[in-house]
Amino acid sequence: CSDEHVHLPAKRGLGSPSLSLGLGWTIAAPTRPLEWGDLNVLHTTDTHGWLLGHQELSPPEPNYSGTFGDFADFVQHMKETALKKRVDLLLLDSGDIHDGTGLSDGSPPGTIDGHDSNQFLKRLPYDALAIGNHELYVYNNTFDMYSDFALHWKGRYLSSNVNITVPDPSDSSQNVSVPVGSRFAKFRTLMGRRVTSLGVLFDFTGFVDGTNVQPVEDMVKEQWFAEAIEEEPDLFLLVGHMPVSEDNWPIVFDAIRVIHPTTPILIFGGHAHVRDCVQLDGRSMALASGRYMETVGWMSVKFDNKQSSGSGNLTFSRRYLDTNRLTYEFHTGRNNRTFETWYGSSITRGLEELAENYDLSFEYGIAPRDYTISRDPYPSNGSSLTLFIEEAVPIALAVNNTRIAEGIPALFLTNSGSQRFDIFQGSFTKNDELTASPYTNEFWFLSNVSYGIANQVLAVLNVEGSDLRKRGLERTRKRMEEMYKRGDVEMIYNKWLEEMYAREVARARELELDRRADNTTDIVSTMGYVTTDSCPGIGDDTPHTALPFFSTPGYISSIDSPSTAAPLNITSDSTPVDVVFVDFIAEDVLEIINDLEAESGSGKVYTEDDVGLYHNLLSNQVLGVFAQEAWN
Ligand SMILES: O=c1ccn([C@@H]2O[C@H](COP(=O)(O)O)[C@@H](O)[C@H]2O)c(=O)[nH]1
Repeated sequence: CSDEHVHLPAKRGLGSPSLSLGLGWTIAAPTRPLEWGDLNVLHTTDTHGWLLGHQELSPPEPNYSGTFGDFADFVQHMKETALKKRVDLLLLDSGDIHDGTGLSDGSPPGTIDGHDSNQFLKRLPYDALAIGNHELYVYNNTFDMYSDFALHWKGRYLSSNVNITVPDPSDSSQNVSVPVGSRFAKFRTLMGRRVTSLGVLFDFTGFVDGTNVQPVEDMVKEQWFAEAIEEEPDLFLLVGHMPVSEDNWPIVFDAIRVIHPTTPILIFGGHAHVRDCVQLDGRSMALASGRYMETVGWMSVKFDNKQSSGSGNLTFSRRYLDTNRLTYEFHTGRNNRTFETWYGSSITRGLEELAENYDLSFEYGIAPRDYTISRDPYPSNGSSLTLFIEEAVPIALAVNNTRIAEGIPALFLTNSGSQRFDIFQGSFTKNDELTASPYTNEFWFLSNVSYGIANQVLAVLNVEGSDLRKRGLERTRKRMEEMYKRGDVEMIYNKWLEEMYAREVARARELELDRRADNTTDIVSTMGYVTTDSCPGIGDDTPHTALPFFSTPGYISSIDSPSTAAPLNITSDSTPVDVVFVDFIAEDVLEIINDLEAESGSGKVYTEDDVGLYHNLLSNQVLGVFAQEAWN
């Protein structure tokens, strides 16, 4: 069993190591052993480059402070345990390994993002992996998955409904569309179980030219699909980048169930960044294992008759593990001295070297405080969304900007989903810049938009105001659907956080009443995720108190901001302004401005030709330039 030490998450090659333990911070250890079955699975998803662990001291970051090297050692030790128990232990990943930290996004210009960090995933014994939407935003990244990553996995990198167009090897003057990885895989586990595995991506429509995602509904009608599932295995293993609730897993599940009514089906999803579990029937379980290497998912199943041939309910268990050394040591029965091996530490060292090569600890300035996406209200001094759109964008885009120099007022707009992680007090490094804002979006603009029109765009985007709501509902519903298909799941993650916080507040009220009645003191636990899902029993491996949550709008603007660095100088609704937005939301902004112009009777119609490049800074460079200007 684990000893009671804590592991200080020093900024490993990513920033200042001068953090001390004297802040009353601690990690809580799990208290319940895992329930092993005949077949067991460790699951990662949406890792987004978080391979050196979460290294900040502000709660709940220490919960997730284990490195990918620590995880590798954990997997290794767990595999040994499985062998001793003569049971199977599989390791799976559900995709989105790009976009999220300096390790995945900080490679030098001209190189391929994620290529180097992917090499570390290759060092783990994954049994199957699936492609995510973040592998499909940049063609060169997808090509790298096809030509390098997929090859390593020898048929186990799954892209059942995702293709890439490449030169035809037999005739280079022609192109062919081929799966990025494999459509399916059939293999035997160490204990001899026959597995048929698929890797399905949700109906993503935001894929880059040269790649393609087939809707799930069409995929299950394909001849190859029918042939792949025809023969009955001992279990179906569906690994995919698709939420396990309210998405299309039932389509795949039902297509299999028609042919195989009782064969066990294990589903491992992702994309929504939440911890979630659903059972579609008594012989299946679907698990989603969070995001950013904060969670490792665990599922186990006991088969009837030691094989799959029965028809009653199977015994499943699931658990969401916090990714820290205490968790890993607890479940492997090791301690600080016996846990780490050469295997894991060489992976961690390699990642640290990569961070050094990319100069990820380069310091832009010193952040004066923590800024969070949802633990502070928006707008507020502690909101990273306020910081980004009201301070950082106006200040960074004012650098070498003739339009600002000429005094042309500008309104800045972005989607709040463009901000992916909190900013912490202290050294603000290149890695921090890329974790907070990893996307390489350009800033585009429309000039000479009258302020009266520009001023309404944000409200329409966010569907605020009863008038707008009435006339815009249908359009908004369509846009939300469209946004979901383009990958937007912030609302699911935020709803999850919101509900867990609401439960926490209700629980605290009850506790307070009990405490007053009994004169007892509360049990204080560390902050973290508190999951309620629809599977039996408690899912979280370590009990926590839920994090504070404040809801945020889907879109944010510098509009009417008292702290905006570029004062608006607006005298009336007819004052012409520049409307500046990230290219990711360009279509929506253009459509809304045209609708508003039409409603105002101005006769103005904007086309794509009216859209210009506002500045040569990309969205992932804004915070660095800002920090150099404001935090030095
Ligand atoms: O260029 C981009 C690409 C994506 N986004 C945001 O990311 C989500 C999708 O990320 P998941 O991890 O798959 O949820 C998308 O909806 C946007 O919010 C972006 O802002 N810019």
